[in-house]
Amino acid sequence: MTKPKVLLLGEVTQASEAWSSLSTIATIITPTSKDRASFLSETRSGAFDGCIASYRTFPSFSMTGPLDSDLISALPSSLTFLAHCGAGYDQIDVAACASRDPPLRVSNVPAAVDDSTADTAAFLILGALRNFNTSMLAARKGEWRGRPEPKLGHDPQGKVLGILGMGGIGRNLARKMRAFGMEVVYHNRNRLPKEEEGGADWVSFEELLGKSDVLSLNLPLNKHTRHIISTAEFEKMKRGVVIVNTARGPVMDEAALVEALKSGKVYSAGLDVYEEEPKIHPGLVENPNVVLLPHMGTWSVETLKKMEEVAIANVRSAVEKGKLETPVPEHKDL
Ligand SMILES: O=CC(=O)O
Repeated sequence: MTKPKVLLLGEVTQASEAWSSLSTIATIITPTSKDRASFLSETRSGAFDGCIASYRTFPSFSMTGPLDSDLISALPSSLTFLAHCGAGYDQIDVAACASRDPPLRVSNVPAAVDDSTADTAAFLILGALRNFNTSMLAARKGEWRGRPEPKLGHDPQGKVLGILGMGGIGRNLARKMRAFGMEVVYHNRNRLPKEEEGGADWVSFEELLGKSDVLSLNLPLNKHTRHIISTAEFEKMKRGVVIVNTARGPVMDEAALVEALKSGKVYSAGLDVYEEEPKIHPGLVENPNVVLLPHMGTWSVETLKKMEEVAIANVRSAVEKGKLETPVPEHKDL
């Protein structure tokens, strides 16, 4: 009997056991393309015909570009399941996937990323609050703390951490930062049930902006959240606020952040994500008060392995049962 075909977009590097076991029930098809134009020709030439499910990674974007309606309509109609190996799925137009005939059902990896992304946010909060960036760079250049010495940093104890987006990552971060003595407030469109708040107080969006000493962005990117933080929002914040973003670059207007840093409204920032990755706004690169990471939120052996296992389990379930295990919320009833 011929095995069902699965299209691999990207690489599986950690979950080798789960992947080899999937290979026993499915034939894995790997594209030869390196860019979007050749990927579109490859799929239009019929190279992926018969594939029923696809496993994709965040970095496979460099080969396919966005999974928008052009690309979705070029994929073979046999392909009806897409398992994304990541929590955020803003690279995929899930509405276009749902309205295709037949629909392309999409899954993501929700909880597996919570610890490592929250750890990354915690690192950036401490680094930005304590203003460690200048002296870390100076030490490597043999300049001790740097000349002139950096401004004294601030302790987290007794400061208000405002979390915008209290999903799994936000709740995990709240728990960790309370151990550093921070008081936590959050804003979410819907207030969480008391038992899930973990002692954090729900506040309105305006109150969150006005109350936070540190504001952490932990919300997904979609058309409602693009540039949710821009000039008008910075104006409502306390002078000297610290901004941390481990969600997606475009939830914040980067040019507005650069201005707010220059004016001193924002004391420092800790960033893992950028509006035009892999480019980083020059105004952020040259500002010594900004701690920069190049999208390392889930960059750990343990987390990547867990993420890959969940995405592989979705492909397996698609092949064996004709359904995904962790569909994205928009596709729950598809
Ligand atoms: O950025 C990482 C993810 O969305 O999983």
